[in-house]
Formats: sequence, C-alpha cells, structure tokens
Amino acid sequence: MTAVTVRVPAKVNVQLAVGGRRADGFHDLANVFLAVGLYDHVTATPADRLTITGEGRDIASVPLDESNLAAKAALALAAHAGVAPDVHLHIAKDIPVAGGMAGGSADGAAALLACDALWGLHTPAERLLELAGELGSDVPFPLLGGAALGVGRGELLTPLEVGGGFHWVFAVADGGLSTPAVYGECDRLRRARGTGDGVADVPAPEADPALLAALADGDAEALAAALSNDLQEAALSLRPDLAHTIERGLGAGALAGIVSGSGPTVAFLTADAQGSAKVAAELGACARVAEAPAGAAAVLAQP
Ligand SMILES: C[C@](O)(CO)[C@H](O)COP(=O)(O)OP(=O)(O)OC[C@H]1O[C@@H](n2ccc(N)nc2=O)[C@H](O)[C@@H]1O
Ligand SMILES: Nc1ncnc2c1ncn2[C@@H]1O[C@H](COP(=O)(O)OP(=O)(O)OP(=O)(O)O)[C@@H](O)[C@H]1O
Repeated sequence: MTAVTVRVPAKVNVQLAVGGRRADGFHDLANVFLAVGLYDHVTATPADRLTITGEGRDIASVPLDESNLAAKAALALAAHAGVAPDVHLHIAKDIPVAGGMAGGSADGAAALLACDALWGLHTPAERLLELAGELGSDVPFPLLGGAALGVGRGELLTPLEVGGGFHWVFAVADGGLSTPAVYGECDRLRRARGTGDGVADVPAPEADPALLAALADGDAEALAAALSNDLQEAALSLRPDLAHTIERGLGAGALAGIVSGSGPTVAFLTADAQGSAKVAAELGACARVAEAPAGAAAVLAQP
C-alpha cells in the first residue's frame, strides 16, 4: 500500500460530570461524547523515518514533531507490533486547535488506524482502543464515533443509541484553553466553595438518564434541556468573555449553549438547519455549522 488516508470527527461533550481528583491527578468522569461532522484527515505514507507535516487554518499552533499525538500514536503502535515506525504523517486540520473538541486526540486515533492499515497489522479493535486510552483520555472515542459514555478518566467507553440527527453551531474562540488548567480551576473553585477536591467529598459522577433518553429519542429540545458540563464554570472563570458568546447564540434562537469540553469553543444546539443558519449569522466568522452524530474514524477509499 502506498498511502492511507483516515477521516476523523471532532466531539462535543453533551454531558461532562466531573468527580473528585484521583491520586493520579486525573478526575473520574461520566463523559457523554457525541461525534460531530467537523473532520481532520491524516494520511500515512511509507518513509525512511517518522516525519510529520500539516496544513489547515490553525496548523501554526500544532507541534509538527514527536510531541504531536499522531506521531505518538504511530510510535506506540509500532512498539506494540514490533515494527519500525517508518512513516510520514500528513495532517489536514479542520478541527479547531485547543478548542475542547479533541482535535489532537482525533489525529492520534486517525494515525493509529492509518498506520495499522499501511503496515498491514490488522490489530484487533479492542487492542487499538487500549492503545488509544494510553495516549489520552479522549483518544478512544473517535474510533467508535456516534455517541458513547466514557467512564474512568473518560477512556472506558460504552456505545450509546442515537435516534436522530442533531444540528449544532460551534463558536470558535480566539486562543485556546489548556485542559489541565481548566481541570485545575474546577478544583480551585470547589475548594473555595468548601466542597473540596478530594474523592470523598465530590459525588461520584453519573450519566443523566434524561440525557441518554433524549439522545436515544433524537429529541433536540429534550437534549437541550439536559446538556451539562461541570467544567463550564471553570472555563468561564478563565475566559469570562465566553458568557457573552453564549448570550449571543441564545439570543439568535439556539435551543441551548454550552462550553464544549474544556473550552473555549461554545457549542449551540439548534432545532434545525434554518436555526443553525440564524445562529451562525449572528456569530459571524467564528461560527462552524455541523451535524451529529458523525461516524467513526475510517480509512477512505483510495482514488
Ligand atoms: C475535557 C475533555 O476533553 C472531555 O472529553 C477530556 O476530559 C480531556 O481529555 P484529554 O485532552 O485526552 O486529556 P489527557 O491527555 O488524558 O489529560 C490531560 C490532562 O487533563 C486532566 N484530566 C484529563 C482527563 C480527566 N479525566 N481528568 C483530568 O484531570 C489532567 O490534568 C491531565 O493531565
Ligand atoms: N495533532 C494535534 N493537533 C492539535 N493539537 C495537538 C496535536 N498534537 C498535539 N497537540 C497539542 O495539544 C494541544 C491541545 O490541542 P487539542 O486541539 O487536542 O485541544 P482540545 O481540543 O482542547 O483537546 P481536548 O478536547 O481533548 O481537551 C495543542 O495546543 C497542541 O499543542
């Protein structure tokens, strides 16, 4: 095989319930992922050593070296399979960078699939999911797509039923937010409130049955009423301007607006394509319209 291209979707968290900080520094989650139709493409071609290039509007803020999650994924798969990581990876980036939509994680998942196909490894899906979980908490989900509940630190997935399509508009903010900084701010706010950040004094996170039912029914109004993100307060504390963005989208008729994951992207759920067009017109150039659920990361047929 001479080249393998994988298309991989972004995610929005329709519920992000954050438990106490664990001894390893991570937080236990009930994390309901929904794949959305904004995509990166990762192409793997044979090379005499691991190299990486990229293109796309935010590519200047993506490290094109071995700290890139796609490169880490290629190295991890090669080590697992006992093959040389001799591959060139090219990332065509359309998912906002450091926006809480798991763009880097998507590229890691895509590189696992692309290298597996290029090297003819036929690694079992379960093993790819384990390797993905070792690379990062958000990396396994793009391998499933659709919707899934993530527990543990978010990497242990159970697929969820989705009974219809949902319309979204994403307000991409200038600059990113660091995921560890947002979790740290969540802990700080909890301590300041006297609820502590220990395992003992924060309730165990649980998926909301009303939210799961809304997804299964494909009911946008019910989903809008059930959206929740325990990191939202922390993201707004670090980026107070996001509250204004949420107000603008709601003013333009969105059913709901919520910070996507660790932010700073704000996700608006709308009733239909017309509703999305109105919200996008209000938000202007920062708006990205997308539908959900998107499918899993997949190898594209060669032209
Ligand atoms: C905010 C989310 O995007 C929601 O899906 C994820 O929880 C973040 O997942 P991710 O970017 O893949 O994060 P990782 O690379 O696994 O971890 C980065 C850092 O985020 C924090 N982190 C992440 C996941 C988790 N369950 N608890 C945490 O506290 C930790 O400080 C960790 O060192
Ligand atoms: N392939 C990649 N694409 C984008 N960023 C990457 C990649 N590899 C490493 N990074 C680094 O990871 C940081 C976070 O980028 P990413 O786009 O994954 O954030 P995010 O969407 O907020 O992640 P998450 O939602 O998983 O917390 C970037 O600032 C960048 O330095």
